[in-house]
Amino acid sequence: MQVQTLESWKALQAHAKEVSGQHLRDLFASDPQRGERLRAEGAGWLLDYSKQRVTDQTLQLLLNLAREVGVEQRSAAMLGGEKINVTEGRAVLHTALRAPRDADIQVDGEHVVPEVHAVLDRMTEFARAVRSGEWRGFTGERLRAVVNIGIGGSDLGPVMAYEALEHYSDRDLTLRFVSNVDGTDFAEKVRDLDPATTLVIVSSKTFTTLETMTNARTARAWLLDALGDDRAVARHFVAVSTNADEVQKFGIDTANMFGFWDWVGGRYSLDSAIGLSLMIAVGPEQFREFLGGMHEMDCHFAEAPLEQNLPVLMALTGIWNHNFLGACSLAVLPYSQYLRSFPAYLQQLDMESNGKSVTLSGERLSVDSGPIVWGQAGTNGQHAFYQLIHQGTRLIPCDFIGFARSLNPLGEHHDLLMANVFAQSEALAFGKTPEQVRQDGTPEPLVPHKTFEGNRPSSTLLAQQLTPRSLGALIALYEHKVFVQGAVWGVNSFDQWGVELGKVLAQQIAPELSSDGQLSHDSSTNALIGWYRANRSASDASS
Ligand SMILES: O=P(O)(O)OC[C@H]1O[C@H](O)[C@H](O)[C@@H](O)[C@@H]1O
Repeated sequence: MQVQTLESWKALQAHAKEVSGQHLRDLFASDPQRGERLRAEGAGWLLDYSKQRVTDQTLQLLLNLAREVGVEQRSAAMLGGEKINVTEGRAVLHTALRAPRDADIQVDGEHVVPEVHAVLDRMTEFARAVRSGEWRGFTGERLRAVVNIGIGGSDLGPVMAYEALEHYSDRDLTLRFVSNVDGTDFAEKVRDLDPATTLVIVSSKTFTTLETMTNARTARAWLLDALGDDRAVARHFVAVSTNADEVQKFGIDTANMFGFWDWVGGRYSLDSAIGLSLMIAVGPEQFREFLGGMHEMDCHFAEAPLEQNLPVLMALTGIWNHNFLGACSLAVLPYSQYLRSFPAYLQQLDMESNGKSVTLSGERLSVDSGPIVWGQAGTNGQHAFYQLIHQGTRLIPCDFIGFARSLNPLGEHHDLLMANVFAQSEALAFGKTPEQVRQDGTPEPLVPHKTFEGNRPSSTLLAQQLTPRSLGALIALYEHKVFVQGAVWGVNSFDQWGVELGKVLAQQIAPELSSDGQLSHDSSTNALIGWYRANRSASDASS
């Protein structure tokens, strides 16, 4: 079933034509309460969507669409453990990872919550032992550094959340995240670390990912080189994975493995044992607060009426922007230095989930699906790419994220930071008319250059402070937003076949680089490999 055949979709298309000339200036002028009306709250977050280009009728039609595609039934199916990841025959239950101990969630008749809490309890015990110094390295020294080796979902979440919650972390511990197969990543991240005081967490759902296994082998060699005894591995290496066989083959005792399950997607796994590095950094209590924030947002998503439901409102205003106003990207702009990696984390969450062009039943999708997600922490982005958002030819919807209170209150800094959040969304929405520009005494030839069209949509998300709880709720908010959009487009948001082909080809090409055998690729690929073969061993690195 294609979404564009639905009555509610057709009604939105007709409506989009009717309102195409309307400007946010007029919407605000005709409704003085708009800024107070078009907002919703949930799990400690306030969403202001009044600067989206929607009228009450637009919202009504979007809600009709959500109802017609059965968003509520689809979310009940997900939360209830149905195998909604149909192409892999899996349930999608990241919400079970933050469910309270007494929650009853089953997959194939198995209660999953007790298993979740059993792993959380083991993680807690281990994190406490590392933090207290009870767990020591092979030479008896206390561990001072934790290196998480992983990539994609086994890296982006832990890095982002560690940076976000650095304020709450144990400053005596050094955390490093190695992901890239480029040897530079490992070399630079460990150059000032002592193997005798370093814990390595190998994080990989499959435990077969090329980058992670390559880095893990290099890390083991680095450790053994220094400590000279295979028994050191047991004190310095732990694994986080769903694949016990591969963990054992690698040489990590499964007693030092923290498991999770196939119903946790990689990009939804930060709240599983993949969050072990975060738990060690901030401590088990704060980690549970983080899970508590996620759960609070899950409850809001499951229970709040659609018209007050944050993930639903964000998803639907996004659908309006992408499918009816022609926007193809979304800028996510956290005004918090601690959240500097949040846009990168969201790129995987959103683009790997909804970067799809076939429907659940395998038909070619006939409307646009997931947007290009990008962004940077404010205010820095203002001095780099905001020009294009304000005056470029493309429509770029923005999500602004800010907090009432800073964790580092220093003079005026926080007021200045937040003034910029409010100023940017105001400027984007209302712009500056040629008349206003002339009133400033601008010479006529410069008037078009200094005119801001405005009418550029944005949402603003505000919370009291960046805490483990508010971060958890923010992540769950975006997870559910992505889910709702996927449900509207009718795609499977939980597989990622598109990542496979390049991986398979790389495995074929790797041995060809160091041989001189016949190549059978296309002429471009053959020539590129030929160039590399000719140059890879050149003795003068600068030539
Ligand atoms: O955790 P791993 O099994 O090592 O997978 C790491 C990453 O691999 C691939 O890139 C997948 O597309 C990602 O979804 C996944 O997060």
